[in-house]
Amino acid sequence: MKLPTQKDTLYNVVHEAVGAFQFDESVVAVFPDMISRSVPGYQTILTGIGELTKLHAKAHTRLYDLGCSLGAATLTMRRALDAEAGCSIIALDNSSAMVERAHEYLQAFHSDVPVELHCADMCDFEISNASVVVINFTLQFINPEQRQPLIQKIYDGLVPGGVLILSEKIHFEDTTLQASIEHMHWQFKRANGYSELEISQKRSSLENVLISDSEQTHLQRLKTVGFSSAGIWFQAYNFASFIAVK
Ligand SMILES: Nc1ncnc2c1ncn2[C@@H]1O[C@H](C[S@+](CC[C@H]([NH3+])C(=O)[O-])CC(=O)[O-])[C@@H](O)[C@H]1O
Ligand SMILES: O=C(O)C(=O)Cc1ccccc1
Repeated sequence: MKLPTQKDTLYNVVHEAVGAFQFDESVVAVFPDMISRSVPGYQTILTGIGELTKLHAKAHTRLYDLGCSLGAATLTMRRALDAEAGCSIIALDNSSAMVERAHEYLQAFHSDVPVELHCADMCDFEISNASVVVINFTLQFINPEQRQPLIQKIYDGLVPGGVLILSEKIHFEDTTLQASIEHMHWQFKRANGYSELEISQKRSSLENVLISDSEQTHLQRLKTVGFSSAGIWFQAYNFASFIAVK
């Protein structure tokens, strides 16, 4: 089965007033191209999620992919799991357009590991008996006030020794360092073929939609909810992936 993927040209024409970024049908159609050309380290993080799954998944537990989009992290986790271990994966996203397309992606490859796919808000979803929880670039879209209760709920739903893998766009609290790292990200986008117009319009559309935290805020929050160990296992410019162990 050939899955259609298109080049991201959404911000290539001048928009009189750039609207707030939404995960609608137009984004779904270009999503694999958009995320791989916009997020440095995205593929390496997916590979790492597979390795960390092999290391931390426990028999007869659940693995969660919260904010799964088209299910890229679910696919890597599913490949990493031994079907005999009695694990299941629960993937969810609150964009119905994403979930519809994710169904097609997941069905395109065979596996004996059960996967449940839900259209749901991760803030309202029950998490229990979890050994691995992945939030790959989605906490940044959650209302900042809901972030700590959500991370607390995940901690409570993990089995002892279970892990949270949390990837995020982060910012430096120091404005000089922030300007340098932002420059590196924009250079990455230019090198991947995005024009100044595309970079600037996408930036406007993400304002007040993607609200990043600093590394310190993430680590403090993980510590506050109870994780015994937490740190960054991968970083490319202002995109980092944390691992936290219960
Ligand atoms: N409250 C919410 N509940 C559930 N989903 C949500 C919520 N808010 C936003 N989303 C969903 O979070 C996803 C974020 S993309 C994740 C990439 C994926 N993880 C990947 O590994 O390819 C990252 C990005 O585009 O930068 C979108 O599909 C939203 O619909
Ligand atoms: O494109 C950006 O500037 C980003 O920060 C990453 C991103 C990737 C895909 C959707 C929204 C944000």
